[in-house]
Amino acid sequence: MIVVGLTGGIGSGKTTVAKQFESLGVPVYIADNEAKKLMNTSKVIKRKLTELFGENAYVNNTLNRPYLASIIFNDKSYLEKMNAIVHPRVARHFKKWVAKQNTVYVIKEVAILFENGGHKHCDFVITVTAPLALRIERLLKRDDTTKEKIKAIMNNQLPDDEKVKLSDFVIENTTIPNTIAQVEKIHKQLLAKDK
Ligand SMILES: CC(C)(COP(=O)(O)OP(=O)(O)OC[C@H]1O[C@@H](n2cnc3c(N)ncnc32)[C@H](O)[C@@H]1O)[C@@H](O)C(=O)NCCC(=O)NCCS
Ligand SMILES: Nc1ncnc2c1ncn2[C@@H]1O[C@H](COP(=O)(O)OP(=O)(O)OP(=O)(O)O)[C@@H](O)[C@H]1O
Repeated sequence: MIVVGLTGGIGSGKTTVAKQFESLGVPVYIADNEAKKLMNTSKVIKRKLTELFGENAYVNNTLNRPYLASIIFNDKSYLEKMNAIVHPRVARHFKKWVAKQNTVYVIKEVAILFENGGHKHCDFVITVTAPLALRIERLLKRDDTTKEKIKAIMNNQLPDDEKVKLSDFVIENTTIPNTIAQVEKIHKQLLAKDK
């Protein structure tokens, strides 16, 4: 099974692109969704996050996202500790998921890939890019957030030009029809790599 990592900075359009691959029949694993599910269900993760962040990590048994975000996006050492708890468990969950798929390739959408060496576990990597100002504009429209919060997150992510250098494919997410055309082209190339 060919594993294709799909990454990009915050607001680049990863999820939008992932849905386009899905509509072509490609199984898509959204690592962030699975990570959040595991953070709310795995007893080990809950215990470890509570040890790390204190009792406020969960409210009514649900992950206290604003609280965690306010810590980890302002202190890299906490971000790294949280990732060390969550990411290996997501990786194990992904392995089991892949084993159940039956297509030429699968897409793994993951916000943090090169930053933690995750690209080494992918056969190919696609990076989604968009101009910074456009990403910020799209995020301000989508989320109840601020430019400052977005920039704090961006500061923890590898810059686009670094990601592009390390990628096999790049999708410039400008207009939707243009993006769909790029997805269809890459899809054909990936199907041709059937091994
Ligand atoms: C820290 C949490 C609770 C903050 O939640 P919140 O709703 O405020 O933010 P949201 O999930 O929308 O994330 C905002 C952006 O931060 C970036 N981001 C998320 N998690 C991480 C991370 N572990 N490391 C670096 N950047 C991250 C992504 O670009 C994302 O789009 C949440 O991001 C989380 O649970 N993260 C852990 C899961 C994870 O590691 N996901 C990323 C890859 S699997
Ligand atoms: N080509 C496009 N044209 C217009 N709007 C777009 C386009 N691509 C994405 N968007 C919008 O921009 C926002 C961000 O896109 P999306 O959620 O796919 O990004 P993401 O990279 O998955 O974000 P995050 O890093 O926060 O998970 C969404 O509201 C989406 O609908």
